[in-house]
Amino acid sequence: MRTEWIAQRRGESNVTQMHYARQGKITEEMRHVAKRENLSPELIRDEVARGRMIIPANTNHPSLEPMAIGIASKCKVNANIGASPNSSNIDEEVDKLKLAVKYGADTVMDLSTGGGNLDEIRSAIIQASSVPIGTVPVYQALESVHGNVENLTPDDFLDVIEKHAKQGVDYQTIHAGLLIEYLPLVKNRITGIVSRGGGTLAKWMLHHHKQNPLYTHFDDIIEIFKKYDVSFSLGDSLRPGCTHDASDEAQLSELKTLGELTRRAWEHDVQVMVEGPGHVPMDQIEFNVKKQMEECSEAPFYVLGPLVTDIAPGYDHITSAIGAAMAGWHGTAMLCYVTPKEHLGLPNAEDVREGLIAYKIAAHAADIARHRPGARDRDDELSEARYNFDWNRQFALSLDPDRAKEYHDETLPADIYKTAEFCSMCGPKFCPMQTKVDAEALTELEKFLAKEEAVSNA
Ligand SMILES: C[C@H]1O[C@@H](n2cnc3c(N)ncnc32)[C@H](O)[C@@H]1O
Ligand SMILES: Cc1ncc(COP(=O)(O)O)c(N)n1
Ligand code: MET
Ligand code: SF4
Ligand SMILES: [Zn+2]
Repeated sequence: MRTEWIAQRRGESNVTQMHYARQGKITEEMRHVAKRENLSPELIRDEVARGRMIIPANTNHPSLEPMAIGIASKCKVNANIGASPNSSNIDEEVDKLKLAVKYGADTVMDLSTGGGNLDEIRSAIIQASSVPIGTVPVYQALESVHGNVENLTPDDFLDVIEKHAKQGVDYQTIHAGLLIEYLPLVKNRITGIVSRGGGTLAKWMLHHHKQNPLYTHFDDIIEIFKKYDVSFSLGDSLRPGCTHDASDEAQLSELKTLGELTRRAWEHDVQVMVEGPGHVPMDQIEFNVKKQMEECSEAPFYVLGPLVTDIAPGYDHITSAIGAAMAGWHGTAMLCYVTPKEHLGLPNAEDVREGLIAYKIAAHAADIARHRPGARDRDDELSEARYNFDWNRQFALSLDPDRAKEYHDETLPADIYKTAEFCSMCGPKFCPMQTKVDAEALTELEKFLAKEEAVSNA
């Protein structure tokens, strides 16, 4: 759909949505987003110009259907996929992508670290995707030297970044906020560094005793991103890996630097969102969201979870969806899903489904709590269908219709039960929703009550 839109921009030195927005232009992408969000194109343009909303849309990703991430638009959900050296391959990953999109992923990150040729996996995912694709270039840099991080030069990192940009990646996690000065701050933590990209750069700095190359070469990255309109997703290398480590000096120091980098990218009209934790107790979530807005001049926040407790491996889609819902309510723009396999292994297709549904729930709950216009329409429609015992309609309106039908079928499989005025929970004689408090019955009752009152007053 974007082929023609992009063709007009060929040869321009800065093709970012922010660049056009700041010139007062409303691009086709902004118009498309305005329709999807039910907002005016002017509002979209103004939010993008201000940096409070991004439209990740690489000019080399023609199959993309543009979407927006920001506080003015609906809360979004990202699904992480990607092969690892011990598990999965290109076909399985393309299947995961399709499943993620089917269950409502707004963006997808390819976090492959092995399991095949990384360029081919990424290319297959981009081609097959209508949603923005994000990557973490440091992973491929590390893979290219077989895990020997010390062999990498700053140019090696830049080469991978440029390759991903050329291939059509819409946003890249750039761990540029992890300064060498911050490394000693992790001393008192239980889980040290849990960011894979951050850990890689930390090893590089500890070996070379030199500043983070993504920080020293940040302006070079800006120049690459301008040419293709790649958005920054500023990585949080010092995000807490457990509730004990949340909101500590290490995390907040890095956040300050992420704010400075945000404004530096904006000077060149390059779009930015900022990544956040991780593992955070419920009472610190609002603080984390507000602090990010303050430090990063309201650039969209993109959090991983956060998990509100650490004791439920196997169920971390739940521990994290609780935090994600709260983060969304307080103004987080995008929620990165966590699957039941978190901390245990590589998620498979079924985990992708479980993780996504948990996060669609969190994001939607946040939209409702934020009183977004029309946010509850689907809930009200489903509730009406439920009250009217229209089971098929109830399934159709649900986030996971297959699951809803499967569960109903488990006890009442015959077709006739799809209009039955009960389910197997209460059974036909105890279903309270059969008690229709309708207008006619109420009028009768009101008449009766009025008469009673008249009698007692007499
Ligand atoms: C930063 C987050 O990224 C997720 N993550 C990292 N690699 C992969 C992958 N190949 N597939 C899915 N999720 C992944 C983990 O959930 C981690 O917590
Ligand atoms: C929300 C989010 N998603 C993905 C990553 C990248 O992972 P890592 O920092 O471990 O390389 C991140 N930092 N934050
Ligand atoms: N579970 C870790 C976190 O909370 C990530 C593990 S894989 C890099 O960020
Ligand atoms: S999820 Fe597994 S590989 Fe990743 S940091 Fe935790 S233990 Fe290491
Ligand atoms: Zn974790």
